[in-house]
Amino acid sequence: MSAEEGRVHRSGFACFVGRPNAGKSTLTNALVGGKIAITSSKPQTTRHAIRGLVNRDDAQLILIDTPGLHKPHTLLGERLNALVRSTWSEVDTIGMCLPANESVGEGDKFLIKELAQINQGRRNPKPIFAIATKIDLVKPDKLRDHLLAIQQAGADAGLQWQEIIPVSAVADEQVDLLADLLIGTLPEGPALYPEGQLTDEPEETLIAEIIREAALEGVRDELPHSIAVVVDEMVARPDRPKDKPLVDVRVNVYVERDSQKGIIIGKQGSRLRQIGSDSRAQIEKILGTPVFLDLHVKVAKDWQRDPKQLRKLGF
Ligand SMILES: Nc1nc2c(ncn2[C@@H]2O[C@H](COP(=O)(O)OP(=O)(O)OP(=O)(O)O)[C@@H](O)[C@H]2O)c(=O)[nH]1
Repeated sequence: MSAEEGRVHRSGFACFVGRPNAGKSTLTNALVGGKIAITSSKPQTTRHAIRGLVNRDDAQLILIDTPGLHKPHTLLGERLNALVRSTWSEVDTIGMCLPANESVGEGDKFLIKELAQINQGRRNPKPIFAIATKIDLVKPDKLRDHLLAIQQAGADAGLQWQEIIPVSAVADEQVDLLADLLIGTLPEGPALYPEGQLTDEPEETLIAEIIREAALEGVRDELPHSIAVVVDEMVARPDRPKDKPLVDVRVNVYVERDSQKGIIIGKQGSRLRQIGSDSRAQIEKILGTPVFLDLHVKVAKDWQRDPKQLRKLGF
């Protein structure tokens, strides 16, 4: 047997947690090399949005979103919602991001306590890494204090960190090492996604796909192939302050019949609003700015059978 054949392949899910601005998105992007995974086809194993895939010869690491943790009022609320808990229970490994240029605060400690509970009474504890992010921003002695504080906060909460690892996504320090460590905790198994799902597609295609997916949520049986989504235009709103940009994204959602229009729009527009709010966060991640999403539902009669329409809709 060759060395190649004898090598183990690992695959599995990871999520990053941490307070807002802890550097989770930047780290995700650094790990996946700036490429975006199409989120439309979710494997049955997870109900959560895929943020990125790390594809290597020996492994596939799937980074998923942790809904709810972005909002401090959720994080610091009486209890984390069920969705966050179920995310944690589904992933194979967790990384908590603690920015090196800020001290370990009450919010972090609260989160560490919550994380500690995951492993209480578990025979095989889930690996939970502490990731000291943004280390390019601090001097070595400050970093040392930060790492000690992380260690202490873990000990206080009864959480045994798998490792404490300092990284900088911006300076590309130890990002590969982090990938190795995360991957080392994954179970053996084949890639769960075809590599082709990592994409360099134009942003418009990704955005259209995200909205199409959100529009199909819950009505897939009624409207299996009848929805086409076209991004009409994306323009930066003029006269915005430099530090508060806003991009207007105008999108047409095409259905084949009037009756389908009603399904998409929902009672008093409720479904359409839901589609907007479900997809906006992902679109903002792709574009890197806040967006105003302007969704219009239109009927393109029997578009699937009309070559002219199909061309217009990008098929
Ligand atoms: N210098 C430096 N800045 C970083 C690094 N990682 C992230 N940042 C900056 O820190 C800020 C927050 O980073 P994000 O990756 O958006 O943080 P996040 O945890 O995803 O934030 P939320 O989406 O609010 O939860 C951004 O301005 C980043 O540019 C790093 O390694 N070094």
